[in-house]
Amino acid sequence: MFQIQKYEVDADLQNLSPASATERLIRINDKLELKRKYIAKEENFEKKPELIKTRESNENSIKNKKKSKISTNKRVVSEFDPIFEVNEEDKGINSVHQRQIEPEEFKVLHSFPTFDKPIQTPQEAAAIKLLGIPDWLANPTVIDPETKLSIDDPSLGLSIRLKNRCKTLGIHECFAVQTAIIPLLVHNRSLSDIHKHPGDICVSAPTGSGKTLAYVLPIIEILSKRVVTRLRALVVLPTRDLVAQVKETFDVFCKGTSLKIGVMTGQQSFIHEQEQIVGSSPELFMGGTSKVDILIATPGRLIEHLSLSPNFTLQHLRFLIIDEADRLLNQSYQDWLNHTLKAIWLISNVTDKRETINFDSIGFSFNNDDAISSITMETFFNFPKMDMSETKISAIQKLLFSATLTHNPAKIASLRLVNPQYISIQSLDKDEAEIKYTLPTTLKEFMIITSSSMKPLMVIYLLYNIHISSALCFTKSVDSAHRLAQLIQLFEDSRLKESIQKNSTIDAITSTIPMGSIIAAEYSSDLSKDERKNVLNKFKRGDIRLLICSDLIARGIDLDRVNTVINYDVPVYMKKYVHRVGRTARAGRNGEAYSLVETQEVRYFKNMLKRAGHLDKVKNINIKSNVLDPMKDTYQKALNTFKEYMKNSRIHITQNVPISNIEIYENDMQSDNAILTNS
Ligand SMILES: Nc1ncnc2c1ncn2[C@@H]1O[C@H](COP(=O)(O)OP(=O)(O)OP(=O)(O)O)[C@@H](O)[C@H]1O
Repeated sequence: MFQIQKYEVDADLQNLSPASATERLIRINDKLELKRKYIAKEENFEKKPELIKTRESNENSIKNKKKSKISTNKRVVSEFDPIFEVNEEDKGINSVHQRQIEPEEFKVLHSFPTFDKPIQTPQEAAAIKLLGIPDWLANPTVIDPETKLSIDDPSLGLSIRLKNRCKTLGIHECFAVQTAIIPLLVHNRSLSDIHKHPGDICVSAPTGSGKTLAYVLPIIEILSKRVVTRLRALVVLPTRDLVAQVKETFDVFCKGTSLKIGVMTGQQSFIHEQEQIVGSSPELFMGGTSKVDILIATPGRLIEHLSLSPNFTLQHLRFLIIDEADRLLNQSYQDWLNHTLKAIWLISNVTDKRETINFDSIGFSFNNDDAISSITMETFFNFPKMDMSETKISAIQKLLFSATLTHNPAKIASLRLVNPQYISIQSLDKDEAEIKYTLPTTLKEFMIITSSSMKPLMVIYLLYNIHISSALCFTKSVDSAHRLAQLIQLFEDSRLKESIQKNSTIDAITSTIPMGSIIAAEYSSDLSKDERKNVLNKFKRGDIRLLICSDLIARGIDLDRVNTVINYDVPVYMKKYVHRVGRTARAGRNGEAYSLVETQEVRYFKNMLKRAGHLDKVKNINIKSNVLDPMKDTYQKALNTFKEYMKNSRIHITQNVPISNIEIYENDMQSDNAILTNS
């Protein structure tokens, strides 16, 4: 045991107020702590105790030198480690006093240890993996994807009207995610019960498993009992296309009710949207106004209306649905989540804003409620505490949906969920790694290892040879989608010409496709809204077989015709892979996905699949060069025409496009050209 030297208090410290003195002492202590660390470090590595001695400490240390049995190391540290405590009863400067401390309390820096590579048991690995993930998220309620329930099953709690509507629209059974979510929402909610929070729900279910109806049906069921139109359900989605798709679903299932649905996407003018959602009254209403019961919005536009539309309010909201949740949480979209939660929080905490009246003389304070408020009764008449006086939690139920729900604790925390539960639709017999991403069981996946120059011909081969009637082909960029669409269409034109000349060598291989049809079209953000709609309609009708797109429609879009997905450029992230291939094999239908993996990408791609426990699901297929031979002449002609086209448009390009982009065009033309030499 040894004693810390008392700190000499300087004169003006004595004149300070207790608060300032305390503050100052804390600062001094902090400085000394820093010094102590520095000294300990010096001592440890260089053994230079003298360097750090002040006059006072030096004297003291000399005095104590003989008495103390402690090592030099510890002594040096101790001299600079005065720990002050402030006496709560007497907050004056006198309260600073000495404290006895054990030498063991001192921490000195040790030299860096050498580590053996740790060998982790599977349990340890699992525990580390779960680090920071809340319990409810680590332990989901797991529902088997094969679970189904008749739409008439009373446990769902759907009304006869809604059941009939479902049957009219061809829905006779509920899919797994619907059997889990519909009863949970319908039975737990009543419109009149505004104070009981039913608990938030996070749902992870594979692509195409019917997540949209899992929230659309119960919301319609609950809200159709409302008397007055108020904004009670808000659905947030990342893109306009998805908003339009979900609006369409609400529209068809709401038929026969008086529920009104609105959208906010920025596709219409701000004033027009305001008029549609809140009306155009210049008067401000306490309760806001709403012309819709259900609002479907993109995050950016929602925030604009929250801050700029006078009568737009979330105070009557009962459901906040965040669809494609991980995408919405990944991108800030003008910090939409914070703004929205703030808007909700303000409503739920109005009770906190009551004025507080203090009666210091009698030692009471209470809120300025009416005379018989619970707080008054508790304070003055010793009534037991009533739940009325407690701060109310907002009764808004948050519902999160995704095929690839995030487990990032920080992102989950940002949602401020209340009593959340996590429902996951996944096969029960899979191990931990595998359940990371559940893909539709009806999906068959393949990879074709090839060179970059062979990829266009591979797509043509797949298109003509495996009877693709309706495929989505994903490229890494809009430019790439544009070029590929042109090249494939030029191939089709050449094939047509050759066929007319009657000496075609490729007829046998391409005979499955009628002559002169539009084979491929581009679908990208370069097209106008009308052009995109037009292309999509043609694709839906079957007039276009191959839709070549960037990731614009990789998520959420439900095109029931898609029987094949081609990853022309493989995705770098597993989530992206899951969403892309999930455009096929939807709602229990069969589907195939082909990934064209360039030789240098194989290792990364396989590792990505392996980490997700998915490698054995993707079969490697080998397309021999001689299979492609009959197509090569026609392809070469298409390629020549394409190069001509590029040359002609070069003047246009050089006027409008930065040099770097032209280089990319040229490089790609070279690699397209290399196909013949390679093969
Ligand atoms: N019970 C059902 N019976 C028949 N078809 C259904 C049923 N539920 C949903 N569907 C259909 O399944 C398709 C996919 O549904 P939905 O778009 O909701 O999937 P999702 O899970 O949201 O997929 P993604 O994660 O890709 O967005 C839709 O065409 C939908 O009409």
